[in-house]
Amino acid sequence: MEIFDYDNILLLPRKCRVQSRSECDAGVELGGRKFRLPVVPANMKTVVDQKICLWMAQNGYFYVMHRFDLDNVQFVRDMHGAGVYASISLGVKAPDRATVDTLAAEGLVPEYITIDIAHGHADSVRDMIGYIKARLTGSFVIAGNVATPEAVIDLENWGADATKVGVGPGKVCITKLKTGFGTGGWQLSALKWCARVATKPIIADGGIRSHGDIAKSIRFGASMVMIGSLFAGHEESPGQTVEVDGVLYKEYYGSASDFNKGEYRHVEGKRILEPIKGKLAETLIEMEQDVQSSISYSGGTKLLDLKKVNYVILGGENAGEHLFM
Ligand SMILES: NC(=O)C1=CN([C@@H]2O[C@H](COP(=O)(O)OP(=O)(O)OC[C@H]3O[C@@H](n4cnc5c(N)ncnc54)[C@H](OP(=O)(O)O)[C@@H]3O)[C@@H](O)[C@H]2O)C=CC1
Ligand SMILES: Nc1nc2c(ncn2[C@@H]2O[C@H](COP(=O)(O)O)[C@@H](O)[C@H]2O)c(=O)[nH]1
Repeated sequence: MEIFDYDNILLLPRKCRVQSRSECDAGVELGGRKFRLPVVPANMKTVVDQKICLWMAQNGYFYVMHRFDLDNVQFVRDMHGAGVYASISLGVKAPDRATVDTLAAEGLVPEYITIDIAHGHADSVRDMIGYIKARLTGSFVIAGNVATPEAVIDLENWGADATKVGVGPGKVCITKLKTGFGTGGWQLSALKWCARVATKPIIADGGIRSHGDIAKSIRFGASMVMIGSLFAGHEESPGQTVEVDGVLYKEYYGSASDFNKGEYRHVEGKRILEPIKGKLAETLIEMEQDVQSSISYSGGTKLLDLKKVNYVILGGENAGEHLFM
């Protein structure tokens, strides 16, 4: 198997078919809705809050709300009250099943539910998918996180409508160091490996460090990418603002860090500072323009045209040109 990651792959251009990059459509369909970009901010406390989620839904973007210190039921009520879709996260424990029960009892059906645990290839996830599907039949269920084709096959067979791939490639992740497991350092080839067996959408989660990595993810089989660090350093980001030597930063911490958990037990995340780089809306516009540009380099007009390009692997024992996937 070829092993590579975002920083040692480059995509090869094909003859341009558009007069302007504005002709290229960066939009993507997921769960029956079309979104402007194949990008979703990570469902983490220092990345999204209710205000950001509402703004994203109102402006044509996909979001997934985090699941920490939050009344998920009230969140769904609020989003539906505002006339937009609701997209929540759940774990696999008794309080998460109670949330499903309350939603079902009130007839509140979130359009999207993401089951989000560290080791998503687990019976607990199988049972939670079944629990949701039996009670909230209209919800589109995303399940993860996983790292192997076997896991993608199982989650799809258990009823997931999409899977989330990525164990340990995140910027505030220390899973690799603490456990010796994961896709940190080879997330892009793990995505390729998983995408070969997937029959439903994959969300590639973690390890995106520049906008060009979005196009690379689509090339290797993602329908969408989940991004934390690139979104954590905005003026509106929910993390605390910290000043160091006159420069303003936002804190960004892992969901499995002691900062999020409130205790030092099974810690697999750390806290870092991200420089504040402006407004979220401006980053999203720049991302859209960059994806449009990527599509034009692919010789296409739409997102999935990115899947047709060849690529080269730079350096290492797998180095070389790849004309076919
Ligand atoms: N994408 C990634 O690489 C990672 C992401 N995270 C994020 O951190 C947040 C918290 O995740 P998580 O701690 O799973 O959520 P939860 O604590 O809500 O649920 C995890 C459940 O699975 C059990 N479990 C069994 N094996 C594991 C394992 N290896 N890691 C974690 N739990 C395990 C836990 O029991 P018990 O606690 O008793 O063991 C618990 O009951 C999530 O948002 C998750 O996405 C965390 C780590 C890696
Ligand atoms: N191993 C851990 N992974 C975590 C933790 N909190 C979040 N995450 C994952 O990281 C991505 C975001 O990655 P980035 O490279 O874009 O910053 C996020 O979506 C989660 O899957 C954690 O504490 N430990």
